[in-house]
Amino acid sequence: MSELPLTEATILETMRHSCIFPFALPHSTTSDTEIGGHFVKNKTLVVVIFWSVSHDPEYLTEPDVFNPKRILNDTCTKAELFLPFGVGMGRCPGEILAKIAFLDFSSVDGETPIVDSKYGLTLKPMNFNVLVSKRQ
Ligand code: HEM
Repeated sequence: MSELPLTEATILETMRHSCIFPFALPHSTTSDTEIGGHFVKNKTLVVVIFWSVSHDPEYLTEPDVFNPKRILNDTCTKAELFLPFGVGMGRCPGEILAKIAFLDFSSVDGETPIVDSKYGLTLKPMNFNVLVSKRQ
């Protein structure tokens, strides 16, 4: 077994590469508002496309390349492009629980995890082996 301890930051970066939910649950505005300089009427359906936000070539160099150090190297400014748990009042209430999950994941010697996904309502990982152990 090769040692590949996944810190919270690398777990988050892995999700940035292949977010589980490519888009948020549908939300609605509760008043006339402005988003990114665009006027949005009250009671408008709003859906954030996480995949697009986290793969924007305008802000990220080689957005499709798996680079676990991307966020770590850049004083977290790119973390704003990374919204696996959603954003605002409707964001995931399980975020803290998910981040403190009591499991460690390690790669298997000689195997490279496949970081592509099958597309659907959620992004499903391709089949590959991974070692899971209880966190010490
Ligand atoms: C890696 C783990 C997880 C990821 C990536 C994740 C991601 C998300 C995302 C993207 C949403 C939609 C947010 C939005 O529409 O803006 C969501 C909603 C939600 N998540 Fe999670 N989640 C995770 C784990 C969990 C866990 C562990 C729980 C509960 C223990 C949980 C409970 C919920 C609930 C109840 C909602 C619906 C919230 C609402 O609509 O008010 N999630 N999650």
